[in-house]
Amino acid sequence: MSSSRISGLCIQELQVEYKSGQVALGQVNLTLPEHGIYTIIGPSGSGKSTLLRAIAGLLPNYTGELLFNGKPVHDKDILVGLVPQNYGLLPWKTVHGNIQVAMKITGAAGGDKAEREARITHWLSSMGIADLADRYPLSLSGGQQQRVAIARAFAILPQIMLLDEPFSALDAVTREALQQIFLDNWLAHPATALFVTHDVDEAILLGQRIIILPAGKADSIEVLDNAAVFGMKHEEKRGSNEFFEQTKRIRKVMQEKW
Ligand SMILES: Nc1ncnc2c1ncn2[C@@H]1O[C@H](COP(=O)(O)OP(=O)(O)OP(=O)(O)O)[C@@H](O)[C@H]1O
Repeated sequence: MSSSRISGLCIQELQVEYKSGQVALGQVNLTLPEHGIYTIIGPSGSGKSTLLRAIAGLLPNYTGELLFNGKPVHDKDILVGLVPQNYGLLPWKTVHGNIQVAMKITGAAGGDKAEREARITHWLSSMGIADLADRYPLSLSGGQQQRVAIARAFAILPQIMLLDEPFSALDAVTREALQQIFLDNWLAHPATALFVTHDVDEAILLGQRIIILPAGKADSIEVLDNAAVFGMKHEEKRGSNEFFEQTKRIRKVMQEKW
């Protein structure tokens, strides 16, 4: 089948070399069906953030093709929600204002002010931060800013969602609570989500497939099917035999390729 007819996100022969001559991504070929969560792990410097930046349209130079349902990913009809590592919130705007700006820029909710306000209220509530609407980002904790960044990404109702280690700064209990909240929200709006994490457990708890980037740019990428764990109740995943087996598989790949 020609790549232009494959549904979902199709990454073909993607290669990124920064101006410094630094090869950030060897050659990436991935076909990711629409409405899935794909977790990405890899050693530091393996190109995880670079992959998200290329899809988000933040890299001027790359070679290869990025298609979503047959159209170039950077087509103006395709909305991409990004949760960057530093949350990317505008410090001079309130929480409400940050989400409002993102919706205006992307044209989400059209020009309908009532619809926009309803959506902002909905996504702030769903992330458990309705009471923070009038606060400024710098007055919030790291965990609260992460929730705002995720609410903002959902509020534009993107087809593609890119999350770069969104829970990295959190303690274990808050992290687990946010993983559950993220999954619930994703079920309400199942975008095609790429979720970078350093945490092997998190990759298994959240991903339908787990993409493992190698340390060497010439080595191949491993993609593990994780449907068995993904289909379980969230609270039952960690204690399951499938979770344990998946951990072993990932450790093996890490020993071979990291
Ligand atoms: N703006 C840049 N200019 C030059 N080289 C860069 C730039 N950004 C990243 N790199 C290099 O590209 C490679 C991949 O970086 P990237 O940030 O994508 O890795 P990563 O897997 O996300 O790492 P980490 O887990 O540490 O966040 C690294 O060798 C990095 O030094």
